[in-house]
Amino acid sequence: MMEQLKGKLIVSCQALEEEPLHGAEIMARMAIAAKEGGAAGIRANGIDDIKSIKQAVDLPLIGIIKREFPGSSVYITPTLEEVESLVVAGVEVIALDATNRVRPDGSTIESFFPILKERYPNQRFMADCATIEDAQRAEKLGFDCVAPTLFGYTEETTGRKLYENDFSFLKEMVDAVNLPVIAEGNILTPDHARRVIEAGAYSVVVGGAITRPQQIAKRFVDEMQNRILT
Ligand SMILES: CC(=O)N[C@H](C=O)[C@@H](O)[C@H](O)[C@H](O)COP(=O)(O)O
Repeated sequence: MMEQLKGKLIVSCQALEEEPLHGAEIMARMAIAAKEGGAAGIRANGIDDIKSIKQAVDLPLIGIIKREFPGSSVYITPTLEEVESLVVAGVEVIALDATNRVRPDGSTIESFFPILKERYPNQRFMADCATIEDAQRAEKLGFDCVAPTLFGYTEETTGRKLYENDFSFLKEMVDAVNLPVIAEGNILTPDHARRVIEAGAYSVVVGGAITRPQQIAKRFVDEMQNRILT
């Protein structure tokens, strides 16, 4: 399955409840559009969206469940309950927060992940990381692939963007582990996608730049505003 994704585009089809395109049917259509465009895989959030996307396309799925709990900033597949639902839904890869932050149940990835490996030895897991140490820890723990998904989204990395300094953080990650590194987060253009593959990424996940039109519109508006100001 991982072979199928090598060098390829994975499109993240996600819209949270407060977003204009929220809805399982809409996400399924996004997935069909992504497939028509040549995507080799889909990343999706939540059981409703995942079920609907699975009916619409036959591409491998990276599944997550975003869920917020008071007292923890871990929200991408934070507890066993979300992992169990994703296993039942039958996604090819389950992605989860693999930072060293304390999870809602008080565990850390070091105590949490071995439980998953024992319960679901045949399930593939992707580590959503914010630092190089996260990726190295994930490799030791037995994840199947790592990604800089949370780079820029933790207290420690806030304000950082994957594309800064010619993707230097991603390159560092590629050098630091022997696992496939999936480039994810702020890949905004086809040129970015090509460059991260050239930098050694195994495959590329693109979300908002394809499936969140409000972000795309805003980039146009901001650029036009800059032009007026300068
Ligand atoms: C940080 C976080 O919660 N990331 C989420 C993870 O699934 C999604 O909201 C992103 O859309 C996804 O990672 C793809 O990234 P981008 O949309 O930038 O291409």
